Amino acid sequence: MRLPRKFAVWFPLAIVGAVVLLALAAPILPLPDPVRQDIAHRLSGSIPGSPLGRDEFGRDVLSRLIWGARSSLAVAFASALIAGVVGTALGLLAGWFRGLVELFSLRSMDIILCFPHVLLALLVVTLLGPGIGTLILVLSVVYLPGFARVTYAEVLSARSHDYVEAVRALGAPTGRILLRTVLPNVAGPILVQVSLAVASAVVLESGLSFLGLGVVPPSPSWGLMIRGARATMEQAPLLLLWPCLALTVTILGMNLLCDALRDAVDPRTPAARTRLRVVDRLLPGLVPPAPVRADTVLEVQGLTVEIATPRGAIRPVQDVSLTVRAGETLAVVGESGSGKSVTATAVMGLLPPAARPVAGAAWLGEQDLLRLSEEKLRQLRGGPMAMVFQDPMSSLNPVHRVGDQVAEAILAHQPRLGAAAARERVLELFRQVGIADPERRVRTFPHEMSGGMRQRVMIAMALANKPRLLIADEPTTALDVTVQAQILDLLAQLQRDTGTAMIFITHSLGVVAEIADTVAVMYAGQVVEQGRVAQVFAQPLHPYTRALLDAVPEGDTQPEGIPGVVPPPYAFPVGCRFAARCGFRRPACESAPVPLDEAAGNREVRCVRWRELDLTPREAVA
Ligand SMILES: Nc1ncnc2c1ncn2[C@@H]1O[C@H](COP(=O)(O)OP(=O)(O)OP(=O)(O)O)[C@@H](O)[C@H]1O
Repeated sequence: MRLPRKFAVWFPLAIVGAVVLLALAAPILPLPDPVRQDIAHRLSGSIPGSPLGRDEFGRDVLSRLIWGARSSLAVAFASALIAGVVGTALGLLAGWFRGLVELFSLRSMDIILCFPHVLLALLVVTLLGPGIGTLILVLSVVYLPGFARVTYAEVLSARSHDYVEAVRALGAPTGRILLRTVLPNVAGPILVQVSLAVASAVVLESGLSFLGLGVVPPSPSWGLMIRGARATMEQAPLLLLWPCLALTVTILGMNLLCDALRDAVDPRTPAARTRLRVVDRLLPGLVPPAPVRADTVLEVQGLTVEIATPRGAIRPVQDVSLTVRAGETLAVVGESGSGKSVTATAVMGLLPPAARPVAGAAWLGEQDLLRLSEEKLRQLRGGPMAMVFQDPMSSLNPVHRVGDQVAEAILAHQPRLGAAAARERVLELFRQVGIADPERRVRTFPHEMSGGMRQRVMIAMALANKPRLLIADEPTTALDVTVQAQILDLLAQLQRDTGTAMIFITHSLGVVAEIADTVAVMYAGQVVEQGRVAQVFAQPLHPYTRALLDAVPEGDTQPEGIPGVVPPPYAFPVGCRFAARCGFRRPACESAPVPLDEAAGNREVRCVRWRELDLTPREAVA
């Protein structure tokens, strides 16, 4: 269950806070003695001075409920805390050091897991006698393996990530790596475990007290209250209701609180999962119309993406419009942070949970991708539209053979094809993408292949179901220069053969010249110029395009860098976003948002001064 963001922490915190405060304040509240018996008022309903009535010994129910919270909550929080700290430490050490530490800590946890909880409680109670201390000890031991195992599994996965390797390469001491790098990244599942442990400790305390193994009567606890109420259930059913209600509210509050804390410690998961604004969904008239040209494969119109961040909502992509036609390649180019990947993932319906498209449309034929259900998008992804990512190593599953992965991609969209036909198609695809000896290669694992080969496998996978649209997000960045050239040639040739429309995301205008028909130059979340590649290169209309062209290395000449950096989305200026770095800026550039103007030759440019500037590069003039 997800509460609206602003209530996500406060609502459960208020519930848990109120229960804890009431329990702490029990000694100063004007409550009757919770253990004083008054047989004359046995099982009475609500009477003056006892709004919730009296129990089977005439003791005040409200007073016992509030005093009982002290023992129930003390047991739950103390046992979850002890188990959490010790179990997390064991899991961290076992996952990090492996070897003997792993053997001793995890095997001892396995022994505890083999022991039935009630039997363990009986054993300890027999040795130490019943009481709150004994209960905390038993429950801490019971919850220890859960924390140790969850942390261990998370650490194993975290330690293989590049960010952990990076701090190791910096020479950081192990303790610091564990506490500052690994622990924050595994905190989410541990917090979920805390909520489960507290909730189940409250229930187990009730159960063990109910069996006479926990809190000693006449001291009140919610478990003892349930035990007493059960015997008189038929005469006074409400006596059962109050402790059960207290248990339910506390557990619900605790679960919601831990979920909210988990979201808070992980900045990637703020809960902004809704897709378009309600107004956009209810009033489709506001949606831009579908494209009219028959050869248009994808038309993105006025796409704006919003991301919920701890600093507030940002719009890293604003009013972006792109068109790509059958058999053509549109290059989307711009410096890091200009919004290229966010645009591509919005089109594919693969935005991170915190991001959502808030305006615009993305037409793939007759279908607006921004308004499709997740199931419809799933049917399109890997079918009519496919994507090739930057790093083939992290995109391929390391434990499956590459041939099986490509076959899986085929069968996901053509389940009736059958395994043998899928295998034949894999071999055909491997040949098509230039993988030599495909019969042997299909049986290899990703780590046994070179980067270039892995990227060929990714391309084969993307082409598996003959997509109409292929989005390649910097597919050559992770490869060396010669392999880059081979992959570019391969993509260009495949596109000629299949007629697929392609969006090619890149930093490099050199790559654009080689592969694209049209180009969209993005800067700080906006398209600043677009048109046919030959025209844009010969006569750029935006100073940013010109600066990018000047930054392309040529021969022995040292390219001119662009001074300054792309502004972050939370600091986009009101006017021209490039103004701060532009040698042609005037006060008018910075005063108001700059519209995208149409220029001759089906071109578009977002610059106040484009009509008066001549940005033609010298070599083009020559
Ligand atoms: N999940 C996120 N939370 C917050 N900000 C994000 C998130 N994803 C992207 N951004 C921000 O959106 C902006 C655009 O990011 P994007 O990845 O689209 O840039 P890019 O042009 O593809 O860069 P690169 O070429 O380095 O991949 C950046 O400023 C980035 O910091």
